[in-house]
Amino acid sequence: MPMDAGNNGKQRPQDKFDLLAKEQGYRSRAAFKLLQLDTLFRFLPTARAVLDLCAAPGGWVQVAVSRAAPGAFVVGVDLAPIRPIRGALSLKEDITASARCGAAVRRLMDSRGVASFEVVLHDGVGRKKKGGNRSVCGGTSASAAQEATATQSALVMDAVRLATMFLAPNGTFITKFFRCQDYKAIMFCLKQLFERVHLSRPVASRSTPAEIYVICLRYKAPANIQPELLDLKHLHLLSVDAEKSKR
Ligand SMILES: C[S@@+](CC[C@H](N)C(=O)[O-])C[C@H]1O[C@@H](n2cnc3c(N)ncnc32)[C@H](O)[C@@H]1O
Repeated sequence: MPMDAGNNGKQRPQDKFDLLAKEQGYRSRAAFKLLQLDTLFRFLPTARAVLDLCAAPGGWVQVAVSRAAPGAFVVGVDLAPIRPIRGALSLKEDITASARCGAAVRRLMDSRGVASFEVVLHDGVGRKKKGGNRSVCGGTSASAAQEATATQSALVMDAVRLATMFLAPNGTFITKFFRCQDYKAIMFCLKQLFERVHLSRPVASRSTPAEIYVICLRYKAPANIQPELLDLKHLHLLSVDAEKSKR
């Protein structure tokens, strides 16, 4: 069976989506996840501007260019350089440095006269720290798994922070997520910011790790967002309080 390098650099067997991606010219099998999500929720066809956070090698950017409104402004951001894709722009930035990354995105928007994005996508996988345990994709021990999910949750919150900076009212935010101890806290945050929040697991998702996608529809665009709402520590407390008050 042919093998591919996974996110943690380990060889993993190729499956039908790897082969389909090669056949159809997509840079990653992940492209099929976005195609499936968009087929279910139809957020791309009306989008005039799409921001893809953690976009390399660019499979989701390719899908965004092909499915969004003709001539849409599509921007991919990643720590790694993204080879040019016709119809899209890219930025080499770290989304955890939200002020710097946000300023770079804003400069690009200003240069094209774009005020906001109708869709913000996030398919990031937290990278392991130097000398640390393995990433979320390869963690085996309990402490490795805990460290990996903490990194992943923090990355999701960085993506949410950037989404709140740029999303248009009624916009859509999609993020990858791994079920973990932060699940309720992050869902609490998303439910405050969006009218509808759905979970989906595209068939192109691998079974390990147990990834899931959160589809957040109709951004409420609040005029002020309390910093606590974007802070995981506070979110844990807020979500516990909200559950207590429901009882
Ligand atoms: C699963 S890949 C994304 C695949 C992409 N959706 C596609 O279709 O090709 C995850 C990406 O997250 C990126 N990433 C992880 N941490 C990041 C960070 N702090 N800032 C920007 N990109 C990051 C990695 O470099 C990697 O390219």
